[in-house]
Amino acid sequence: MAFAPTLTLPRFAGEGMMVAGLAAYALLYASPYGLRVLTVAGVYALAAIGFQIVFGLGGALSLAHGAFFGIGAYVTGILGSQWGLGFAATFPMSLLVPLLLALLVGLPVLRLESHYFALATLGIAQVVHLLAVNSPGLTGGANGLPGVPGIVLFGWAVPRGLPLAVVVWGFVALGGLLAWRLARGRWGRALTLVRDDPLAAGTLGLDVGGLRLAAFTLSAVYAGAAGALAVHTQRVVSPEVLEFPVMVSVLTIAVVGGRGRVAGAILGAVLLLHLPEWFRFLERSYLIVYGVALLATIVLAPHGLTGLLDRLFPARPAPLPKPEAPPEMAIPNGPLLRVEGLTKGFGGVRAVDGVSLTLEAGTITGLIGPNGSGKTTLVNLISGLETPDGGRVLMGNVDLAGKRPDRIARAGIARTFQAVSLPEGASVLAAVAAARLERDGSIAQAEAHALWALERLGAADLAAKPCAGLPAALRRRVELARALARQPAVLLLDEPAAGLTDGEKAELAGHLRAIAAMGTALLVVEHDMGFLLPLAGHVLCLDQGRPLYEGPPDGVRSDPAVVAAYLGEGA
Ligand SMILES: Nc1ncnc2c1ncn2[C@@H]1O[C@H](COP(=O)(O)OP(=O)(O)OP(=O)(O)O)[C@@H](O)[C@H]1O
Repeated sequence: MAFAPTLTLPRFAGEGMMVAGLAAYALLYASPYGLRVLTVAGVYALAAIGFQIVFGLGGALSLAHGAFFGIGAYVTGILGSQWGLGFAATFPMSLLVPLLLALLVGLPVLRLESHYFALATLGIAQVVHLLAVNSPGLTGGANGLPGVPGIVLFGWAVPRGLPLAVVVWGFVALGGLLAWRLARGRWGRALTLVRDDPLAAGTLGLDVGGLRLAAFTLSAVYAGAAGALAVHTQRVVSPEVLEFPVMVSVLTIAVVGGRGRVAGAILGAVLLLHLPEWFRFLERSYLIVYGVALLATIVLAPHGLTGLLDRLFPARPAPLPKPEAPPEMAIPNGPLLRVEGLTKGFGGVRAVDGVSLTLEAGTITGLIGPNGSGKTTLVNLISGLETPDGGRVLMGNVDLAGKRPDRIARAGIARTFQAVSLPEGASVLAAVAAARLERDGSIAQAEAHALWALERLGAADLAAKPCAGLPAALRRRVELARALARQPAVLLLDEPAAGLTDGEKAELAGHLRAIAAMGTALLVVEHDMGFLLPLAGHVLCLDQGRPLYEGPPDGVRSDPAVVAAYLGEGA
């Protein structure tokens, strides 16, 4: 469904209206019961803001979020009602315990693929729930613990009603601001790339595992804080805080409000907590209406309510930065990369079988061979996406074989992919700037450098366009700009000319020669000999993972082994 933009608003106009509306309702209109619902909505908003970090930005469906909420609640409950500790001690502990647990379980579970990760985190939630129910001495078992003290701030015992609502929403504002700043900064951008394309993120120098763990841990801290505030609101803690409905509510709030958006978490929480109240007059059928309202929101606004509002009232586009050349990497002369006896097997298949290769500064090496001969695997081994069984990948005296992709990228190796993958929701400028997130001090600087790379490839006019919907040739150009923005010493290109017209290929060849002239060593995987042979100074042909020919491009077409295995007679 296409929406015609009706009005562009100044930045933060929507957020400002939301805050003003909430404040006016709380101060002027809400009954004591209404204030209680609003307070609980604040608790859920805080939990959902944390969930936006791990799920919305990081793309990891952590079903342990409800467990971290419950743990935060129990820590406050136990320390408050059993040990008699006050808010100043219990609140930090309610943040710290989920943080430590997230660090502990995050390391193993974050390695899992998406649905296994969700299942593993669900398992964590189940275990925590069982422990709470079955440890009556500590947790009060199924009955829970009554007598949790209220919040005391700087000696002021916060009474229920408006003061408690203000304090809880104060925490929401603090947590929301912090999350918003993180989401809009380099860290948030990096995290969204990890969500959208973890493979590319690693090859752009981003520590995928570290970013995921940080997001998981930070989200647990938010959940713990929300759990603590929930218990202070109710003054009792029971296993209900660890049950699945808490998790379902947080997930629904994030999805309905708008995935990854702080404003979405707040809007979603306020709506979701108030909808049942508004529909209560329907008595027994209110749950049906509530369900239908939720379903309608999800179907009609797949990017949530904040996404819908963005489309109806788009923000004014930010002006483009001035292009700026990134600081040049000092690329030495001579051999930049030496591959020695690299080997990789998949089951019985020897995909790469003792391949050696040297890439010299300022040269273009062609890598050819029949389908399945091991070209992409060789590029994957060099760039760290596969771990070699044997052999070395030397840059200077440093052996990069088996190192993580981000470590290899930081050593000066960049690559493109056979199947181009760009973050569809991002602009071209943001997609290219992702290459600089790990190096530059700010997003503005990363974007200035990204614009330089786009300009060098004659694609600066694409900067403001969304990646989604770009034609194949332009997508390849954008991906090349992203690799170029890293100012790599070694650039590995996997079939860069696939799908291009003759004119586009000639243009690409010109760009690749210009990149090599800067001192970069290029390795180009290609099937199109008409494109590659005039471009490359040196060619390696693989067959069944083994080198079949290595030498000047002139000798390729006349080499009987290459003709027999790959090019065929009359090539
Ligand atoms: N992850 C994997 N698991 C199992 N087998 C794999 C994997 N990756 C590659 N292979 C196998 O390794 C061999 C080499 O594949 P590779 O993709 O490197 O060839 P290629 O020369 O790049 O082919 P193409 O020209 O079609 O891109 C093939 O037999 C392939 O099936």
